[in-house]
Amino acid sequence: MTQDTPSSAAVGLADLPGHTPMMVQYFALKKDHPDTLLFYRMGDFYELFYDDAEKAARLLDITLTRRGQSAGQPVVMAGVPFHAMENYLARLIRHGESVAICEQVGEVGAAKGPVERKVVRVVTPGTLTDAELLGEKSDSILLSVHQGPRNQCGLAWLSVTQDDIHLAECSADELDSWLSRVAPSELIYSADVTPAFEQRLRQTRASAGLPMSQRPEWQFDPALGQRKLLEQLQVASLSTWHADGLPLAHAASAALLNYAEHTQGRSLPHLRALRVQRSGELIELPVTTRRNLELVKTLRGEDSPTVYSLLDTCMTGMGSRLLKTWLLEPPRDRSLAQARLDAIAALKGENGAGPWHALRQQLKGTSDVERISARIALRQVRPRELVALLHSLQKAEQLTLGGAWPAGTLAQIASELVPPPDTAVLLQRAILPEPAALVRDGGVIAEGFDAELDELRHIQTHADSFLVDLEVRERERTGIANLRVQYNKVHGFYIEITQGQLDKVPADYRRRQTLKNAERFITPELKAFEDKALSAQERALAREKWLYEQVLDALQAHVPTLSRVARALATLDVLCTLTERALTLNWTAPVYAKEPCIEITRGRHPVVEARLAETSGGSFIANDTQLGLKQRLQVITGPNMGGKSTYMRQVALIVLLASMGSHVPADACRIGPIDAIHTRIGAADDLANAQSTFMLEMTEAAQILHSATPHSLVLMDEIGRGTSTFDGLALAAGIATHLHDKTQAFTLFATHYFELTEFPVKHHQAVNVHVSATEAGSDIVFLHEIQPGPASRSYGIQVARLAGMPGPVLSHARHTLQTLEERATEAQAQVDLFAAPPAIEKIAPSALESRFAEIDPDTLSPREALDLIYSLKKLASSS
Ligand SMILES: Nc1ncnc2c1ncn2[C@@H]1O[C@H](COP(=O)(O)OP(=O)(O)OP(=O)(O)O)[C@@H](O)[C@H]1O
Repeated sequence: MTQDTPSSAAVGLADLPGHTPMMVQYFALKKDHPDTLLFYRMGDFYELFYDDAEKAARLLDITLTRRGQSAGQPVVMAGVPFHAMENYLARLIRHGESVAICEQVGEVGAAKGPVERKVVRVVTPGTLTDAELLGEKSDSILLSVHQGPRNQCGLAWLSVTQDDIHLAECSADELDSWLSRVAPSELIYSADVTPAFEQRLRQTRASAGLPMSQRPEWQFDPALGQRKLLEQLQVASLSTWHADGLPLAHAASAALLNYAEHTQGRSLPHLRALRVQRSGELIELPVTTRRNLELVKTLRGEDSPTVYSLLDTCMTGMGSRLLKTWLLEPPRDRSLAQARLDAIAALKGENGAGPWHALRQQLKGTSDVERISARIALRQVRPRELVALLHSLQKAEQLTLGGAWPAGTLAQIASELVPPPDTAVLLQRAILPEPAALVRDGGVIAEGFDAELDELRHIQTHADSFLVDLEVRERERTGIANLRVQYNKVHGFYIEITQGQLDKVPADYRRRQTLKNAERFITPELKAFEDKALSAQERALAREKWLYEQVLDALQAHVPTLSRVARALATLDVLCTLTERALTLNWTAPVYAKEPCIEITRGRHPVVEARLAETSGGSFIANDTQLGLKQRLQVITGPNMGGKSTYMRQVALIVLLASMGSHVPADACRIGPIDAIHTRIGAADDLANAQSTFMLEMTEAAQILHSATPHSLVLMDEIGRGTSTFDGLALAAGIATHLHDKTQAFTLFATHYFELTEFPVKHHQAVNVHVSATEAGSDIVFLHEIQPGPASRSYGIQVARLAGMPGPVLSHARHTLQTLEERATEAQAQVDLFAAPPAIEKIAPSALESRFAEIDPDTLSPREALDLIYSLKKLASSS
């Protein structure tokens, strides 16, 4: 949804005189939803009109028609059948569109003019609740951004299917990193942000393709936001969550809640918790890092193989979503990660014999309690979801019986796994074990729950025996052996008599319909029965709807407890999954150290290792890593294909997995405090943002140099290769020096510039390592082992040979290489790549600058100040 979408109302059609009453009603509804496609319910169809119809026809490939006239113009329309709406909605949402669903709410024919209609819900990419529209493993997140003074911003976000609102404040410079972390599905901002701010929002890399829309500026009000939060959470102060004193985030929440309520057409009573996120709490994982480490998407944009796809063997969708959050939001504070590790140890038990496996079996088939609870609160829940909830609550109860839980995370989970009292009993009593899909079809409420409904159903079920009985009696009375009592939807009940028997028809028979070979009749008795049966059916349906609402009312009070059960189930699922992964993949528990260090014994890259195992491509060669106060930077050299990138990524992944509280693919691992993982790997043009490969490389490197600290891990892969050799080498040397001397981050610096192997000579916290390879004849064999010291040579030509380069090209290259190497040796009048640059030349101050320096403004009288301005002006014009 974008602001610039032309809307039906906007093109002035609405203002034309002489619209039909129905189109007048349509335009009145459309006026409140100018930037949203309006699905206008007409019988069994949702119709779209004018521009909406044209857009929908284009996006959905449905037929555009022109029917009748309104205001002297043909009515352009396109429609979708109501029973297939979900499918069309999903496609529109995927295109970033929003849809307002307008239903018939009045009685047909109750008043003159069109039946009353109302927009009951607006479906937008960031506020999805339907299981059909949401992926099982991902959330739809709505983010509101408020531009504050002094380059500061307020952020507030939520998922309508979860129970918490998140708040944060940051500087505008940090927006990119926040956007990539929150990963919203839709973003709203105030109509009065500055053009520069709007441009910044639209150009951050994390916002590519993100639907964004403006909301009225009055909605971004801090006082309003605070009031709305207090009302929403039903508390007197936000201090419980340390969320007072965040006016910018409050302003963002005001618009956030307003918009979320607007889309659902009701308040969101299940939002009961607040979480304030502060920049320093999480380990920073910039967009580039997520991409380069292939955390949730491969470099090609696929879902697997990634770190997440390897980790996610969760039994529930809730677990999968939570696992993703753990992976992408590792905390800096180690206590949470340690608590998770302790829980994993308890679940694992001696030699893997702990309760993890049994628990996973029990968790299997658990429904999405988190989403069902939210849909109960929003009164959108379907009957079958309630049955699924019932089964899950019964499972949850059994889980707690599983035995003595040790103190800590598992004990906490056990205490939260207690379903709300009587909910299961209510659901069991109220809902049929296999209810109809929708309440409007009936067949949802269980037998014995409500006496009146049972009575109405009784009338219907006994209709059959009554009809058989009537048929027998009437045959006897009339002597017509082939007399039949029947029913159809149009004419209701009737007695059918064939042509030849019509003379036997009694006087109390009234004709209903004449057919070619028969006549259909009704009798007073049959008519009385018909009234009773048909009204019983209608009344039963109405009664079921009413009872269903009563059940939802009763469930409302239990929504917070249900959300807590959902969280506990999800946490247990993730912990059991991490245990399973640790055992299956042979991972080890990391140890957290106080001092800065990254010490890994026999580390592996989890995804490459799994792929090698799958493809029988040989075994993965484990490697050690030692980084600490004395050794902060590794210059990594070695042949292409040698394993440099794999090694660097594996170190980053082990650090990340350890930080989230998972076991790691290594024999042993000690990790000190970490605040960020930065990566500069690979070369891909960012054509969307008009950046060349080299520009992108430098931009990313500059960002790293600005933001990395001594507690950051930095991966630099072949920096400088995007330009000429000298430029590239000079820049690489400059960057390495800065990282070593100034930033002092833990750095893995892979390079093909042999000159950089000189770096550790003058930089004592740097070391050379190389990936090993040997030659077998004219072939190269990669050993993939990280060894101390620089690589002896580069093997580029051998790798090209492996790649199938034609022989003449190879021999040409060999010859050229020899010449180049000879020349290079002759020109050894060495440039010191790492020498400090000469001090920037000091330029003598100008006369004007000297005069300025002499002025002490506090001692000047107004008269002297005026004289001074004149003399300065004179001096400026003479110089
Ligand atoms: N430790 C290892 N054990 C087994 N195989 C490995 C190992 N490291 C890398 N490989 C294999 O070698 C391939 C190339 O590795 P990688 O991309 O890391 O090389 P590189 O040195 O970075 O190459 P280039 O300099 O061309 O980017 C990997 O796809 C993987 O299959």
